[in-house]
Amino acid sequence: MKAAGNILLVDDDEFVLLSVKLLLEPYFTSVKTISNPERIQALLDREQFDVVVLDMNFRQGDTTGNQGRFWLKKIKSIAPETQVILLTAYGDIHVAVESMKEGALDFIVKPWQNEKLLATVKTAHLLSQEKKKVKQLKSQQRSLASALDRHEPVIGISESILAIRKAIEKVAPTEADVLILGQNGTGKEIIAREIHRNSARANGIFMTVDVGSLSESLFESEMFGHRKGAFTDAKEDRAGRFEAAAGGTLFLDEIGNLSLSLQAKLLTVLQHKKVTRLGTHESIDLDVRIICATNGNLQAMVKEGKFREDLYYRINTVELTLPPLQDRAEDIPLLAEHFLSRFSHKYQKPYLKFTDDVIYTLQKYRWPGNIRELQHAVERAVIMCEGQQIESADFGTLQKQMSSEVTFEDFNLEKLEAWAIRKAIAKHHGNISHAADELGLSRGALYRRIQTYGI
Ligand SMILES: Nc1ncnc2c1ncn2[C@@H]1O[C@H](COP(=O)(O)OP(=O)(O)OP(=O)(O)O)[C@@H](O)[C@H]1O
Repeated sequence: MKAAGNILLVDDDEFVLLSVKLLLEPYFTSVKTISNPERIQALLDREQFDVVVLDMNFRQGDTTGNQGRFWLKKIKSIAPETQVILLTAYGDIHVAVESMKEGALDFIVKPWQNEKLLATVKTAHLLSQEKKKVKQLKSQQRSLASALDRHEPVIGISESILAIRKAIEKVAPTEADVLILGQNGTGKEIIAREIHRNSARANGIFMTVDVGSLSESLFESEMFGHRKGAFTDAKEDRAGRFEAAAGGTLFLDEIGNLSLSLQAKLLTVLQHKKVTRLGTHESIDLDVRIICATNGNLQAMVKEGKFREDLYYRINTVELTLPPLQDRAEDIPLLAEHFLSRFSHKYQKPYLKFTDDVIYTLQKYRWPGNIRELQHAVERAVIMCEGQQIESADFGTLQKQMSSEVTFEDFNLEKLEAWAIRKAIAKHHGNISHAADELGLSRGALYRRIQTYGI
């Protein structure tokens, strides 16, 4: 069967053209010939060739090979993926060898042996197909990366967010590894994405791995990849995350949950900038930017011997800390409006607005789940709300907590007591005896207070 391939033969000798054409035609779907190299440009502009077999000397008596080199450069500049094989006279071999440095794949000495010429063209054709496939995969990867990249703006006007934005501007264009610290839901991932988007790797993939949730046994195969048969379940060769994110950014979330032995493995990879798939000995160069995040206190963990100091210093070239939402209450109105606009659109209630007191109530609440909790609260309110406006009551049970929430400026003793009772009951999962013990009260005294405060 003929291979789908477009081959071009360029030689001023019609006899050469005819014999090579007859040799190749049974194997390739298209073999074209031209005797005048001046037509190369027009042809390459019109169609793609997998392989060009190019004579080195066109003018009678010219044996310098310079013409061949000239046309080789031309072809490579118009169509870099096209493979060029040079047809050369015996005396030009040194010129042909030089030409390979300029991009020719191989050369064939005239008079040629048919099998050798055929084998060389077949190899060149395969190579060209592979290059085309790689090019196609790369462009697929680029479009996948942009399709997967949910561009969410970083909302906020608080000083801390402005400072983070400034830091992103400085750090994004560099290759520096970044460590992002902050409680759950403070926006660590959104900040990591923003760094990626503003970096030279923006066209590459942004890949998140929750390393904290990977078991010891899974970590290596997931991160480093494996060869078929490396372990029982390895049914086929597989690239690890480090390889899959090549050209892009790898976001390692929950790095503080990594066991000490996995920390050591990660450190080795980061230090040597190489990974080796399980079951192989070949190491692959790392081409990813690493951004790590954790809600833990890594410095304290280092002191306690729970996190390797060398790894800590390896990943924190630049350290960004996201404050809890309650410390940037001035961002709450903007964030709430942002989520309202998103969810009112999603649930087809575009007319929805907050009543004035809602924002005030939202700003008073403590938001232990930070921005993620605020986002869910607004989504729930949009779903539950029946009128044209979202009121505090639409926040359901949350509203009760919001209005009784203690802020740092709030030293009202009754509120503090009610708050402590709620906390103690929650801590002991509703067990009143244990909560009473913790509070230093009798069960009866606790029940009376529960009634008084309507808990
Ligand atoms: N500044 C911000 N502007 C707009 N949306 C934000 C902002 N920060 C966070 N969010 C949104 O809040 C949610 C939680 O953010 P994100 O997942 O980045 O937090 P995280 O700190 O990585 O959380 P976790 O530690 O639980 O993984 C996301 O839906 C994100 O889009």
